[in-house]
Amino acid sequence: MMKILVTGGAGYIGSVVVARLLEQRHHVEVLDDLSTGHHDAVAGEAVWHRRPLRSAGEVLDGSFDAVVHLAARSLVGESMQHPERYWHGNIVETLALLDAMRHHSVPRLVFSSTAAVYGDAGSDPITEMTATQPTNPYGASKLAIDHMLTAEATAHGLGAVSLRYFNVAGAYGALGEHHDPETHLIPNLLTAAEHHRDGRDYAPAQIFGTDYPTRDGTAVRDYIHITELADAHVLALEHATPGTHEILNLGTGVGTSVREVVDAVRQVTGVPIQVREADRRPGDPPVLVASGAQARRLLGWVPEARVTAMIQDAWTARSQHAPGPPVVRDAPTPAGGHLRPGSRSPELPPSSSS
Ligand SMILES: NC(=O)c1ccc[n+]([C@@H]2O[C@H](COP(=O)([O-])OP(=O)(O)OC[C@H]3O[C@@H](n4cnc5c(N)ncnc54)[C@H](O)[C@@H]3O)[C@@H](O)[C@H]2O)c1
Ligand SMILES: O=c1ccn([C@@H]2O[C@H](COP(=O)(O)OP(=O)(O)O[C@H]3O[C@H](CO)[C@H](O)[C@H](O)[C@H]3O)[C@@H](O)[C@H]2O)c(=O)[nH]1
Repeated sequence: MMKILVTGGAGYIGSVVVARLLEQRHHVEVLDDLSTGHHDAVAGEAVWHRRPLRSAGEVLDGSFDAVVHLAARSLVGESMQHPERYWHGNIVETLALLDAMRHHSVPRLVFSSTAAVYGDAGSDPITEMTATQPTNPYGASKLAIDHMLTAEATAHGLGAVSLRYFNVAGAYGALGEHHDPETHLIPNLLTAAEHHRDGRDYAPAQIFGTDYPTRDGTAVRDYIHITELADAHVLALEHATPGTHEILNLGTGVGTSVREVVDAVRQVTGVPIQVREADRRPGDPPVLVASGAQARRLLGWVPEARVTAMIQDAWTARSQHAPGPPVVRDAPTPAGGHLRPGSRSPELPPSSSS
């Protein structure tokens, strides 16, 4: 049993990582400022800290065995328009986390890196040796953190694993993807399907770019199921070794184009959603498909789910309820006081928001 702090544990991926770690009987604490996450997505057994990442030093102490660090800004488009948000929100805040971990001698870190560090890498499967040439500030900020972790491991003995996820999709039970605004392809298509099914007016879903050098002109991504992705974190925690920084791509090796995703959503939902062809979205590479050989070799991690299963699970999750509220600790009240464990923060979003 490990004592683990999960930053960003109220987010889409973090909430599933928390659920899987709790199932493995680990002690889990969540640090999240709820900037994009949902309080109700955090399982009730987790200890809750509503805080910004830069205050991690007030949560960590010498009793923690590890940190799983998912908290970040992560929108390619936003990063093109407001790069400074990514230098501050990702790089500066992570530096504060690393300072706190070093101060309290927390020995292990598993970090959410991204395929976006590779940029336009061509059509071959991307290995960890592929050149990193991010095409947007989001990817650049994550690459900077990967470099920080390498130095931290070498200089100070941290055991770090960077997991470079490709495109995460699907749901774990009722834990699905809910962002506002939502920019990701699959949830946008499912929202269009819901509106079409319910006979509501809706703006057609958009296909960003139909002139890419791909088999049907639309961008190709490697979609991985969120449950399998979460399980890779559990394995990575066990693998983290003091003084080393491992970097692992997490993908299936199967590329799916935007048009193929649209077809799969129509097939799974049975709804003939309308789509509109639009210009490319700035910062988007044409193709991102992983080689998963290194993750298979080091972690024994072999993803099996295909994109239709991810869409089916995400579609099913939309009709289910989120779990109940967790224990609340040190959530500031509007008056600047603190709530007792077990009480509910007045700042929390309504339960329907997750
Ligand atoms: N979704 C994907 O396909 C994908 C792919 C590759 C990498 N990633 C990475 O995985 C991680 C999680 O992504 P997600 O899709 O779950 O995003 P998300 O926005 O749903 O979750 C991020 C969580 O972090 C919290 N957060 C953000 N900044 C914070 C800060 N400064 N202090 C405290 N909390 C903060 C948010 O409130 C949210 O709960 C991110 O680091 C992202 O870059 C995601
Ligand atoms: O409504 C939409 C939304 C997206 N797309 C397209 O669909 C593809 C996938 O886009 P997403 O927004 O779903 O995902 P991204 O590839 O932009 O990014 C995701 O995966 C990356 C890694 O590949 C990053 O890590 C990032 O955090 C995560 O958001 C892109 O070509 C995008 O242009 C559309 O055509 N229409």
